[in-house]
Amino acid sequence: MIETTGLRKSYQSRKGRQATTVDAVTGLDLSVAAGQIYGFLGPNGAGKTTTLRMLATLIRPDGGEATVAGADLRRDPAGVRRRIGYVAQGGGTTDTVSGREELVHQARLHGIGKAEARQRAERAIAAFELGEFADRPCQTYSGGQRRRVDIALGVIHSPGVLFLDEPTVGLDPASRAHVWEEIRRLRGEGMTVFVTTHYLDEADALCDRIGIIDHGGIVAEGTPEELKQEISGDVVLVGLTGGDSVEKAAGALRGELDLRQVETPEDGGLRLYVRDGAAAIPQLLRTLDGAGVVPTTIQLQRPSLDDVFLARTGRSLA
Ligand SMILES: Nc1ncnc2c1ncn2[C@@H]1O[C@H](COP(=O)(O)OP(=O)(O)OP(=O)(O)O)[C@@H](O)[C@H]1O
Repeated sequence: MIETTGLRKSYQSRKGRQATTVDAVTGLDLSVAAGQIYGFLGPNGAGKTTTLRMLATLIRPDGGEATVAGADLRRDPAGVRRRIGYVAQGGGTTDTVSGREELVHQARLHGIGKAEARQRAERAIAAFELGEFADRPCQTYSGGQRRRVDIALGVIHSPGVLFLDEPTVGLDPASRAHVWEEIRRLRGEGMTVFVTTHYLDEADALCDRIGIIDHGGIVAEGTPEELKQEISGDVVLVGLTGGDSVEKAAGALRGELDLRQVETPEDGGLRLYVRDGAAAIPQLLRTLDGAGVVPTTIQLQRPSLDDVFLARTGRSLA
C-alpha cells in the first residue's frame, strides 16, 4: 500500500550569512502492506514528519521513488491526494465552527455533493461517538474530543491510507486509549494506517509493524515481537549512587558475566543485556561486592522497543 525506495529530502536554511543543509530524510526504503497499522518511531528530529509530509504530497522529495495507494508520488500527486487522509500534529479544526459543520465542509472540499456530505458527517458522528458535542464550537472540546474530530475529518472521504502524525500526544491515558480504539476500528474497515508516536508501549501493543527511524533512515523494521526478539535475553537495571561507581561496576562485570551489551544511561546506573537475567543476578551481586560497589536497586526487565532502539543506536528513545 506504501512503497518507497531511496526517498530523500534536505532543507536549506540560513543562519546569518551561512547557508546550511539539513538532510532530514536520507534514502528511506519502506514497505507497508494493506490493512496494517504501521508505527513510525524515532527521536525528535529523526525525519518522521518530513516523511509523512512527503508521502502525503505536502512537500516534494528531492530524490527516490514512492507509490501510495497505487498512485505514483512524483508522477501523480493528485491521485495520491485523492486516496489518502492526513491528520497533522496540531489537527485542522477551526475554533468557532462546530464539529458537524467541519465534517460537512471537509467532505465538500473533497468534491462530495451537499446531501451526501451531510450523510457522511452523520455517519462519522455516530462512528466516532461525537454526538454529545458535535454541535458545539470546536474550541469547547477536550483534547481527546478534538483529536477524534481531527481523525474523523481525515477519513470523511473514505481514503485507503490514513497518515496520522502523533495522534495521541498530550492526551490523558483514557483519551489515548479511545483514539487507538478508533484507529483499530479503521483498520477493521480495511484502512491502512501509518502513524507516528512517541509512546513506545502503545506502539508495541497496537501496531502490526514498526519502523524505527534515526538520522533520516530506517534502523530497525518488523513486528514488535520480531524487533524485541532481536534482543534475546533479559535486561538487568543496576541502580548505583554515581561518582566512579558506574565505571568501577561496569569494569568488574565485563570481566565476570556473559554480557551481550552494557549501557550507561544518562540518569545513572547500568543497563545490562544478558542471556538469562535471573541466573545472572547472584553472580552480579558477588562481582559487585568483590569490587566494593553497593547497588541501590536491581531490576529485571523483558526487552522493550526502547531497548531495540538503544541497541541499534546507543541512545534512548523514551
Ligand atoms: N522547514 C525546515 N527547514 C529546515 N530544517 C527543517 C525544516 N523542517 C524540518 N527540519 C529539520 O529536519 C530534521 C527532521 O525534522 P522532522 O520534523 O521530520 O523530524 P521528526 O522526526 O518529525 O521530529 P519530531 O519528533 O520532533 O516531530 C530536523 O533536524 C529538523 O530540524
